[in-house]
This record gives sequence, C-alpha cells and structure tokens, in this order.
Amino acid sequence: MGLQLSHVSARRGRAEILKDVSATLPAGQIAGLIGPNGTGKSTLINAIATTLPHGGSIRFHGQPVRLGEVGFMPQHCQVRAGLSVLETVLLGRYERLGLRVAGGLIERALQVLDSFGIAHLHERAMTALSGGQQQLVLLAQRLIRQPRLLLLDEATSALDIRHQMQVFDRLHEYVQASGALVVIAIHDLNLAAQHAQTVLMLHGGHVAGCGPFDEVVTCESLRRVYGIEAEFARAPSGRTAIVPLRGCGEQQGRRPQGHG
Ligand SMILES: Nc1ncnc2c1ncn2[C@@H]1O[C@H](COP(=O)(O)OP(=O)(O)OP(=O)(O)O)[C@@H](O)[C@H]1O
Repeated sequence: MGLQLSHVSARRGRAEILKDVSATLPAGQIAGLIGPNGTGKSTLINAIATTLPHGGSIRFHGQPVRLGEVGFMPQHCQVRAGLSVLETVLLGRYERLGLRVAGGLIERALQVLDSFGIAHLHERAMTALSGGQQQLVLLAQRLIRQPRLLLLDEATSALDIRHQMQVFDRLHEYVQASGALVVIAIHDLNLAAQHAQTVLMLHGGHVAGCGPFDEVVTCESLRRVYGIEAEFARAPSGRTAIVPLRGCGEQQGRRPQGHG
C-alpha cells in the first residue's frame, strides 16, 4: 500500500502538463520526485495534494487522498507577517488551537525546532528570518501536523548542507516511526540518491522511470532526460555520487522515448 497514481493527467491553463502518469510509491519511506525544470513535478504534487484538478486516479492506501491527512509544502510559501517562529509552527495544529495552547504542543513545536537546530529563534518574527531559516520553520510546521502523506516541493532548496542533513535525518525518523510517506520534489540528485528509497523521474509530463535510484538514474536516463553526460562515483561508504561532465546537446523538453 502507499500512493497509487493511475493514468494521471493535469492541465495548467490550456496546456496538458501531465500525461498518463502511472506509478506506485510505497508508504514508510521517502520518495524523490525528480526531473528537469518545467517537467511537471509541482503540477503532480499539487494534483496529489488535491489543490489542482486532475484526470485518472490518485489513491493513498486505496482511498482518494483526504486533505486532512496531507502535509503540503508548496515550492513558494509565503510567511505571515506578524507571527513569530513558534506561532508559525503551532499553526500546523491549528485545529487544536484555542485561546490557550496546550503546553505539550508548545513542547513538541520546540522539539521539532530544536531537531532542526533553530529552537533559539522561536521568539523571532518570521519576517526577520533568512530564507533558509523560514524554510526550516515551515517544514517544522508541516511535521508537527504528523501527516500520513507529506508532500514537499523543493523544501530543502535554501538549506545549507548541515541543515539538509538534519532535515533528512528527521524525515527518516518520522517515516520509520509513523509509516508515513514523504514525497519530495528535488533537483539535487546526490541528495535524492542518499535519501530516497524510490524515485519517480518525470520527463515532459511523462514517467521516465520509477523505482530504486540506481535503476532509474543511469548514464542513459541522464543523457535522455536531462541532456547531460555524467559519471557515477562510488564513495567508500558505498553511496553513489553523480558527477556531471557536460551537456550533450539533447533538448530537455523532448518527449521521452519510453514511458512507464
Ligand atoms: N499557473 C500556470 N499556468 C500555466 N502554465 C503553468 C503554470 N504553472 C506551471 N505552468 C507550466 O507547467 C509546466 C510544468 O510546471 P511545473 O511547475 O509543474 O514544473 P516543475 O517540474 O515543478 O519545474 P521546476 O523544477 O522548474 O520547479 C511548465 O511548462 C510551466 O511553465
């Protein structure tokens, strides 16, 4: 069980962006959504989050996705002026907020902030944070909801390497403890190699591959989908590292040769 996408299509304006996307992403893991710019990753995440109409079927554990079970962090999040860091995280549990916030909830918010190394900022105004710090707070807000399906669109793009590590450590702990599924759209293929158990690669709105990273991301798929030549290095830890070498002249917007 997990997230099942069957023949999903979606439009933006008049343009058909997603075309017959079918894939299964098992629960209890981090799944990476990869592919070149403009290939439909955000469109797919919005369709899954029920914020964009779609064709075909999207089911989570066999049922249509319910908004209440989803934590969704769009690519461009606005911060609310006038709220502090702690108030912003607590908004993740807005349905439990009254005039008073239970002490346990505040404790949990502070713990999540601490696990990201930013608890010391909890009284600061959101607008007085850097872009990366705001991203961490908004991630903390989604995590405190404890969603069964967490959809993150480029949610670590503004983070330094240490904070990226802290966030992925926290996400791994979360999926292991809860059995939730985290789907993260991500451009950094080395981060995806390290942290995603499954990757779904999109190309021109089609599925270019879905499965373990090493099976989906190959010299051939990087050439065909991204139009680059690359080397694969194996670190002493056994981890894969991709070293981009040069563009190979293929157009990124080209239709893929094979789908599915
Ligand atoms: N609101 C919109 N109206 C019309 N077209 C849109 C809209 N939003 C996105 N598009 C188009 O839909 C296509 C897919 O966009 P999408 O944001 O899903 O791609 P993406 O893979 O997430 O890209 P990136 O990696 O650059 O964030 C692009 O060609 C984009 O120009």
